[in-house]
Amino acid sequence: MKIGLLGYGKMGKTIEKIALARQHDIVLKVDTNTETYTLDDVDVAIDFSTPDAAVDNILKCFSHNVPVISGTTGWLQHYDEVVAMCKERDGTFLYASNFSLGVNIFFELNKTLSKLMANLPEYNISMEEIHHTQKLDAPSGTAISLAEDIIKNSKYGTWTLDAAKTKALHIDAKRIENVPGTHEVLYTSNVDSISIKHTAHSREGFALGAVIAAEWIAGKKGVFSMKDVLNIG
Ligand SMILES: NC(=O)C1=CN([C@@H]2O[C@H](COP(=O)(O)OP(=O)(O)OC[C@H]3O[C@@H](n4cnc5c(N)ncnc54)[C@H](O)[C@@H]3O)[C@@H](O)[C@H]2O)C=CC1
Ligand SMILES: O=C(O)C1=N[C@H](C(=O)O)C[C@H](O)C1
Repeated sequence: MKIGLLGYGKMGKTIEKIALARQHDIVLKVDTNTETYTLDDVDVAIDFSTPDAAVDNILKCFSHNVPVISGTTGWLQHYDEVVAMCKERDGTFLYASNFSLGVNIFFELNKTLSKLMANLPEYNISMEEIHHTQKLDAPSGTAISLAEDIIKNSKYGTWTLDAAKTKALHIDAKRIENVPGTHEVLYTSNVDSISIKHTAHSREGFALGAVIAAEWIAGKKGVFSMKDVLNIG
Protein backbone atom coordinates (compact mmCIF):
# COMPACT_ATOMS: atom_id res chain seq x y z
CA MET A 1 0.00 0.00 0.00
CA LYS A 2 1.22 3.53 -0.78
CA ILE A 3 0.89 5.63 2.39
CA GLY A 4 1.00 9.44 2.69
CA LEU A 5 2.03 10.83 6.08
CA LEU A 6 0.33 14.14 6.92
CA GLY A 7 2.54 15.12 9.86
CA TYR A 8 6.08 13.79 10.10
CA GLY A 9 6.90 14.38 13.77
CA LYS A 10 7.20 11.86 16.60
CA MET A 11 4.19 9.82 15.44
CA GLY A 12 4.78 10.21 11.67
CA LYS A 13 8.31 8.83 12.06
CA THR A 14 7.16 5.91 14.25
CA ILE A 15 4.40 5.06 11.75
CA GLU A 16 6.96 5.12 8.92
CA LYS A 17 9.09 2.52 10.75
CA ILE A 18 6.12 0.20 11.40
CA ALA A 19 4.66 0.65 7.88
CA LEU A 20 7.96 -0.17 6.18
CA ALA A 21 8.32 -3.29 8.35
CA ARG A 22 4.84 -4.35 7.13
CA GLN A 23 5.97 -3.95 3.47
CA HIS A 24 4.17 -0.65 2.75
CA ASP A 25 5.68 2.29 0.86
CA ILE A 26 5.78 5.82 2.24
CA VAL A 27 5.19 7.98 -0.84
CA LEU A 28 4.54 11.34 0.89
CA LYS A 29 5.76 13.05 4.07
CA VAL A 30 4.22 16.42 4.95
CA ASP A 31 5.35 18.70 7.77
CA THR A 32 5.47 22.44 8.47
CA ASN A 33 8.27 22.89 5.91
CA THR A 34 6.16 21.42 3.05
CA GLU A 35 4.87 24.20 0.79
CA THR A 36 2.82 22.21 -1.73
CA TYR A 37 2.13 18.53 -2.22
CA THR A 38 -0.02 16.17 -4.25
CA LEU A 39 -2.04 13.18 -3.04
CA ASP A 40 -2.15 11.66 -6.56
CA ASP A 41 0.02 8.65 -5.71
CA VAL A 42 -1.43 7.96 -2.22
CA ASP A 43 -3.66 4.91 -1.41
CA VAL A 44 -4.31 5.92 2.23
CA ALA A 45 -3.30 9.10 4.10
CA ILE A 46 -2.44 9.04 7.82
CA ASP A 47 -2.79 12.38 9.64
CA PHE A 48 -0.84 12.87 12.88
CA SER A 49 -0.29 16.62 12.68
CA THR A 50 -1.48 19.43 14.95
CA PRO A 51 -4.90 20.54 16.28
CA ASP A 52 -4.82 23.55 13.88
CA ALA A 53 -3.81 21.55 10.80
CA ALA A 54 -5.88 18.37 11.06
CA VAL A 55 -9.20 19.58 9.60
CA ASP A 56 -7.61 21.06 6.45
CA ASN A 57 -5.56 17.91 5.95
CA ILE A 58 -8.62 15.67 6.26
CA LEU A 59 -10.77 17.81 3.94
CA LYS A 60 -8.01 17.84 1.34
CA CYS A 61 -8.09 14.03 1.36
CA PHE A 62 -11.88 14.04 0.78
CA SER A 63 -11.40 16.45 -2.17
CA HIS A 64 -8.84 14.08 -3.73
CA ASN A 65 -10.85 10.92 -2.99
CA VAL A 66 -8.12 9.53 -0.71
CA PRO A 67 -9.14 7.51 2.40
CA VAL A 68 -7.79 9.21 5.54
CA ILE A 69 -7.00 8.03 9.07
CA SER A 70 -6.58 10.75 11.72
CA GLY A 71 -5.06 10.38 15.17
CA THR A 72 -4.54 14.10 15.75
CA THR A 73 -6.25 15.27 18.94
CA GLY A 74 -7.51 18.70 20.03
CA TRP A 75 -9.73 19.48 16.98
CA LEU A 76 -12.87 17.51 17.89
CA GLN A 77 -15.14 20.58 18.10
CA HIS A 78 -15.17 20.20 14.27
CA TYR A 79 -15.76 16.42 14.21
CA ASP A 80 -19.46 16.62 13.18
CA GLU A 81 -18.67 19.02 10.28
CA VAL A 82 -15.90 16.70 9.08
CA VAL A 83 -18.23 13.68 9.20
CA ALA A 84 -20.90 15.61 7.25
CA MET A 85 -18.31 16.61 4.65
CA CYS A 86 -17.11 13.01 4.36
CA LYS A 87 -20.66 11.83 3.64
CA GLU A 88 -21.27 14.66 1.16
CA ARG A 89 -18.08 13.80 -0.74
CA ASP A 90 -18.63 10.01 -0.48
CA GLY A 91 -15.27 9.87 1.27
CA THR A 92 -13.52 7.50 3.69
CA PHE A 93 -12.57 8.60 7.21
CA LEU A 94 -11.52 7.07 10.51
CA TYR A 95 -10.66 9.04 13.66
CA ALA A 96 -9.43 7.54 16.94
CA SER A 97 -8.26 9.44 20.00
CA ASN A 98 -6.00 6.46 20.62
CA PHE A 99 -5.01 3.79 18.08
CA SER A 100 -3.26 1.41 20.46
CA LEU A 101 -4.92 -2.00 20.69
CA GLY A 102 -4.42 -1.96 24.49
CA VAL A 103 -6.22 1.37 24.92
CA ASN A 104 -9.12 0.18 22.77
CA ILE A 105 -9.50 -2.79 25.15
CA PHE A 106 -9.13 -0.32 28.06
CA PHE A 107 -12.02 1.74 26.59
CA GLU A 108 -14.27 -1.36 26.80
CA LEU A 109 -13.08 -2.11 30.36
CA ASN A 110 -13.86 1.51 31.33
CA LYS A 111 -17.39 1.26 29.88
CA THR A 112 -18.06 -2.02 31.70
CA LEU A 113 -16.72 -0.69 35.02
CA SER A 114 -18.76 2.52 34.72
CA LYS A 115 -21.94 0.48 34.14
CA LEU A 116 -21.16 -1.70 37.19
CA MET A 117 -20.64 1.44 39.32
CA ALA A 118 -23.68 3.32 37.96
CA ASN A 119 -25.83 2.74 41.07
CA LEU A 120 -23.06 3.35 43.61
CA PRO A 121 -22.97 7.16 44.06
CA GLU A 122 -20.86 6.81 47.22
CA TYR A 123 -17.86 6.41 44.92
CA ASN A 124 -16.26 9.60 43.64
CA ILE A 125 -14.64 9.22 40.23
CA SER A 126 -11.49 10.98 39.05
CA MET A 127 -9.02 10.55 36.22
CA GLU A 128 -5.32 11.18 35.66
CA GLU A 129 -3.50 11.41 32.34
CA ILE A 130 0.25 11.92 31.99
CA HIS A 131 2.00 12.93 28.75
CA HIS A 132 5.30 14.41 27.55
CA THR A 133 5.82 18.15 27.84
CA GLN A 134 5.53 18.88 24.05
CA LYS A 135 1.85 17.89 24.01
CA LEU A 136 -0.27 20.82 22.72
CA ASP A 137 -3.70 19.80 24.10
CA ALA A 138 -5.07 19.03 27.58
CA PRO A 139 -6.76 16.90 28.58
CA SER A 140 -5.65 14.24 26.11
CA GLY A 141 -8.09 13.02 23.47
CA THR A 142 -7.99 9.60 25.13
CA ALA A 143 -8.95 11.10 28.51
CA ILE A 144 -11.90 12.86 26.86
CA SER A 145 -13.05 9.56 25.27
CA LEU A 146 -12.82 7.81 28.67
CA ALA A 147 -14.61 10.67 30.45
CA GLU A 148 -17.46 10.75 27.91
CA ASP A 149 -18.11 7.03 28.49
CA ILE A 150 -18.02 7.46 32.31
CA ILE A 151 -20.34 10.48 32.25
CA LYS A 152 -23.08 8.47 30.49
CA ASN A 153 -23.40 6.24 33.61
CA SER A 154 -22.48 8.60 36.44
CA LYS A 155 -23.62 11.49 38.63
CA TYR A 156 -21.30 13.84 36.71
CA GLY A 157 -22.73 15.92 33.87
CA THR A 158 -19.40 17.02 32.43
CA TRP A 159 -15.62 16.82 32.91
CA THR A 160 -13.25 19.52 34.15
CA LEU A 161 -9.53 20.21 34.50
CA ASP A 162 -10.30 22.26 37.63
CA ALA A 163 -10.10 20.18 40.84
CA ALA A 164 -12.15 22.80 42.69
CA LYS A 165 -15.25 22.00 40.57
CA THR A 166 -16.36 18.97 42.57
CA LYS A 167 -19.63 18.41 40.67
CA ALA A 168 -17.75 17.64 37.44
CA LEU A 169 -15.51 14.64 36.69
CA HIS A 170 -11.99 15.89 37.41
CA ILE A 171 -9.21 15.05 34.95
CA ASP A 172 -5.74 15.74 36.33
CA ALA A 173 -3.59 16.38 33.22
CA LYS A 174 0.11 16.09 34.10
CA ARG A 175 3.00 16.88 31.76
CA ILE A 176 6.27 15.07 32.48
CA GLU A 177 9.32 14.79 30.19
CA ASN A 178 9.28 11.78 27.77
CA VAL A 179 6.06 10.08 28.96
CA PRO A 180 4.35 8.51 25.86
CA GLY A 181 0.86 8.34 27.45
CA THR A 182 -0.62 7.06 30.74
CA HIS A 183 -4.33 7.05 31.66
CA GLU A 184 -5.94 6.06 34.97
CA VAL A 185 -9.57 6.01 36.12
CA LEU A 186 -10.06 5.96 39.89
CA TYR A 187 -13.20 5.22 41.94
CA THR A 188 -12.87 6.14 45.65
CA SER A 189 -15.30 5.65 48.54
CA ASN A 190 -14.73 6.09 52.29
CA VAL A 191 -13.83 2.42 52.60
CA ASP A 192 -11.92 1.49 49.44
CA SER A 193 -10.75 2.37 45.93
CA ILE A 194 -10.80 0.70 42.54
CA SER A 195 -8.60 1.85 39.67
CA ILE A 196 -7.89 0.82 36.10
CA LYS A 197 -4.80 2.08 34.31
CA HIS A 198 -3.17 1.88 30.88
CA THR A 199 0.49 2.74 30.44
CA ALA A 200 2.05 3.07 26.98
CA HIS A 201 5.72 2.08 27.09
CA SER A 202 6.49 3.73 23.72
CA ARG A 203 4.68 5.20 20.67
CA GLU A 204 4.89 1.91 18.76
CA GLY A 205 1.46 0.69 19.95
CA PHE A 206 -0.24 3.85 18.63
CA ALA A 207 1.63 3.56 15.33
CA LEU A 208 0.87 -0.15 14.84
CA GLY A 209 -2.85 0.50 15.45
CA ALA A 210 -2.82 3.33 12.90
CA VAL A 211 -1.15 1.14 10.24
CA ILE A 212 -3.59 -1.72 10.94
CA ALA A 213 -6.46 0.79 10.55
CA ALA A 214 -4.98 2.03 7.25
CA GLU A 215 -4.72 -1.56 5.95
CA TRP A 216 -8.32 -2.24 7.00
CA ILE A 217 -9.82 0.93 5.49
CA ALA A 218 -8.30 0.65 2.00
CA GLY A 219 -11.08 0.17 -0.54
CA LYS A 220 -13.93 1.06 1.90
CA LYS A 221 -16.29 4.07 1.88
CA GLY A 222 -17.78 5.78 4.95
CA VAL A 223 -16.99 6.93 8.48
CA PHE A 224 -15.43 4.37 10.80
CA SER A 225 -13.90 3.94 14.27
CA MET A 226 -11.40 1.53 15.81
CA LYS A 227 -14.36 -0.52 17.05
CA ASP A 228 -15.04 -1.38 13.38
CA VAL A 229 -11.40 -2.26 12.75
CA LEU A 230 -11.05 -4.44 15.86
CA ASN A 231 -14.63 -5.75 15.77
CA ILE A 232 -15.18 -5.00 19.49
CA GLY A 233 -17.71 -3.10 21.59
N1 LIG B 1 -4.61 8.88 18.29
C1 LIG B 1 -3.45 8.39 18.78
O1 LIG B 1 -3.28 7.16 18.96
C2 LIG B 1 -2.33 9.34 19.05
C3 LIG B 1 -2.51 10.67 18.80
N2 LIG B 1 -1.47 11.52 18.92
C4 LIG B 1 -1.73 12.89 18.46
O2 LIG B 1 -1.12 13.04 17.18
C5 LIG B 1 -0.72 14.39 16.98
C6 LIG B 1 0.76 14.42 16.59
O3 LIG B 1 1.55 13.95 17.64
P1 LIG B 1 3.15 13.95 17.56
O4 LIG B 1 3.62 13.24 16.34
O5 LIG B 1 3.61 13.52 18.90
O6 LIG B 1 3.44 15.52 17.38
P2 LIG B 1 4.72 16.22 16.73
O7 LIG B 1 4.70 17.64 17.20
O8 LIG B 1 5.95 15.42 17.00
O9 LIG B 1 4.43 16.18 15.15
C7 LIG B 1 3.48 16.98 14.52
C8 LIG B 1 3.87 17.10 13.06
O10 LIG B 1 2.87 17.79 12.36
C9 LIG B 1 3.51 18.62 11.41
N3 LIG B 1 2.61 19.65 10.92
C10 LIG B 1 2.36 20.91 11.39
N4 LIG B 1 1.48 21.54 10.60
C11 LIG B 1 1.16 20.66 9.61
C12 LIG B 1 0.31 20.71 8.47
N5 LIG B 1 -0.39 21.82 8.18
N6 LIG B 1 0.19 19.61 7.70
C13 LIG B 1 0.89 18.49 7.97
N7 LIG B 1 1.75 18.40 9.00
C14 LIG B 1 1.87 19.47 9.81
C15 LIG B 1 4.73 19.14 12.17
O11 LIG B 1 5.70 19.68 11.29
C16 LIG B 1 5.19 17.85 12.80
O12 LIG B 1 5.95 17.11 11.89
C17 LIG B 1 -1.07 15.11 18.29
O13 LIG B 1 -2.32 15.73 18.13
C18 LIG B 1 -1.18 13.99 19.31
O14 LIG B 1 -2.04 14.30 20.37
C19 LIG B 1 -0.25 11.13 19.34
C20 LIG B 1 -0.03 9.82 19.66
C21 LIG B 1 -1.05 8.82 19.54
O1 LIG C 1 0.07 13.55 22.23
C1 LIG C 1 0.33 12.35 22.48
O2 LIG C 1 1.51 11.95 22.61
C2 LIG C 1 -0.78 11.40 22.63
N1 LIG C 1 -1.98 11.82 22.29
C3 LIG C 1 -3.16 11.06 22.28
C4 LIG C 1 -4.20 11.66 23.17
O3 LIG C 1 -4.30 12.91 23.21
O4 LIG C 1 -4.95 10.93 23.80
C5 LIG C 1 -2.93 9.58 22.48
C6 LIG C 1 -1.75 9.21 23.31
O5 LIG C 1 -2.10 9.20 24.65
C7 LIG C 1 -0.52 10.01 23.03
